[in-house]
Amino acid sequence: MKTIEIRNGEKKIYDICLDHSYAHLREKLQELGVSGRKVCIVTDSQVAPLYLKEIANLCCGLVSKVTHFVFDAGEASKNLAVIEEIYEKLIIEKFDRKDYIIALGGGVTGDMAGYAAATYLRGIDFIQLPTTLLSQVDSSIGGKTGVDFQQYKNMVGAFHQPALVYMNLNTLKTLDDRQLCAGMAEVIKHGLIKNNAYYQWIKAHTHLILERDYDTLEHMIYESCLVKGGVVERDPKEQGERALLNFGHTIGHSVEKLKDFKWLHGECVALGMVAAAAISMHRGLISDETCKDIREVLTTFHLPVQVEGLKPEDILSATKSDKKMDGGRVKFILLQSPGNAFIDRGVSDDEILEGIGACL
Ligand SMILES: NC(=O)c1ccc[n+]([C@@H]2O[C@H](COP(=O)([O-])OP(=O)(O)OC[C@H]3O[C@@H](n4cnc5c(N)ncnc54)[C@H](O)[C@@H]3O)[C@@H](O)[C@H]2O)c1
Ligand SMILES: O=C(O)C(=O)C[C@@H](O)[C@H](O)[C@H](O)COP(=O)(O)O
Ligand SMILES: [Zn+2]
Repeated sequence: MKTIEIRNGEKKIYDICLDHSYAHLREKLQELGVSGRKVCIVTDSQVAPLYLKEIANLCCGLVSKVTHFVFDAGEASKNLAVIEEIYEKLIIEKFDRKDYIIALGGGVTGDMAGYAAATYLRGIDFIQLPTTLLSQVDSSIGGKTGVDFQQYKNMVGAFHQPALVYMNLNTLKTLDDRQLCAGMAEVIKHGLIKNNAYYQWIKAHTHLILERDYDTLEHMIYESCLVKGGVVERDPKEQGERALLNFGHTIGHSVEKLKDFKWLHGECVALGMVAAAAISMHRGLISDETCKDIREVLTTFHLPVQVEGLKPEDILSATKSDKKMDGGRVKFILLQSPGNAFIDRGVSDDEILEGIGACL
């Protein structure tokens, strides 16, 4: 098992554990002090038949009570109505401040279970057991929790750090190719914003990743956890650097809602990265070749670089009603070069339309 510690100065906040099974999970739960407490495993309808029993059995005999809450899989469930149902379950089961929520699943599960944990009784501990590539490399780390509100993406939420992130990489064996590739959008994002050598490594290992060569996937997930973990350790509440993780998300989130959440989050991020790269190119920061290279890498992973059926002005106006507005300006992440991103609050409407134009 490999472990990455997330710290705040001298103090360890939590471990990110990468394992090939759940063999060491029980001892990690014991270390945390879960023994004798209640746990509620929050998971979705697709993950429950695959892994719920294993996690529930593992907790039995250690905790005083294991209960679970299962919701319909998919982004459409990421809302306050489902959060209310989780509160109801916790109240019925008499959960107190020292009891735990376990998020077993992808980013939707982690964001929702984390938000329920952040707000129930003003905050109880939660544990992330991510089972999609996207959640293993990105959403389980850093404590951004929340839900969509009406048509607004992640509009209601809280920063609430997990007590533990523990991933069994073998769970990826049951994940379908479309979901795996959606996770690759965030992986490619990590290379593009922080580490060109890693971006080049991803390009050189495309075939092995797509073939799901286990050692290659393990190395990649570890590298991505280092990038994401490093950023959130330095800037846990997005006061500065953490906003770089939003590369591709400014336009990506707009497309996600305009497409009625029918495109996966990672797919929308891919499109948003194409637009942000195009804006960076028009600024003279990166070359046309680099832009083409980014499109090619995304295409290799079957990610969309073009969208049909949306009007540029609708994407622009959705972008301006997103929470990425900062003092009346859109907060954009641009590329200085591959591996080197920066925050820009001065991107004009014309530039945004030009970026959108690159994906139509
Ligand atoms: N909090 C953050 O920092 C952060 C970061 C990135 C994305 N997100 C959020 O994460 C969400 C996307 O996460 P996601 O892509 O994991 O989606 P998801 O949670 O909907 O999972 C995708 C699908 O895969 C299924 N699934 C999960 N694990 C499986 C497995 N091992 N085998 C078979 N099927 C499995 C799920 O049931 C679901 O149908 C979005 O809501 C996005 O906004 C949050
Ligand atoms: O952890 C972060 O910070 C991120 O921005 C990671 C993103 O991949 C993720 O999609 C996040 O939820 C977007 O944040 P938001 O604040 O724009 O909703
Ligand atoms: Zn994302």
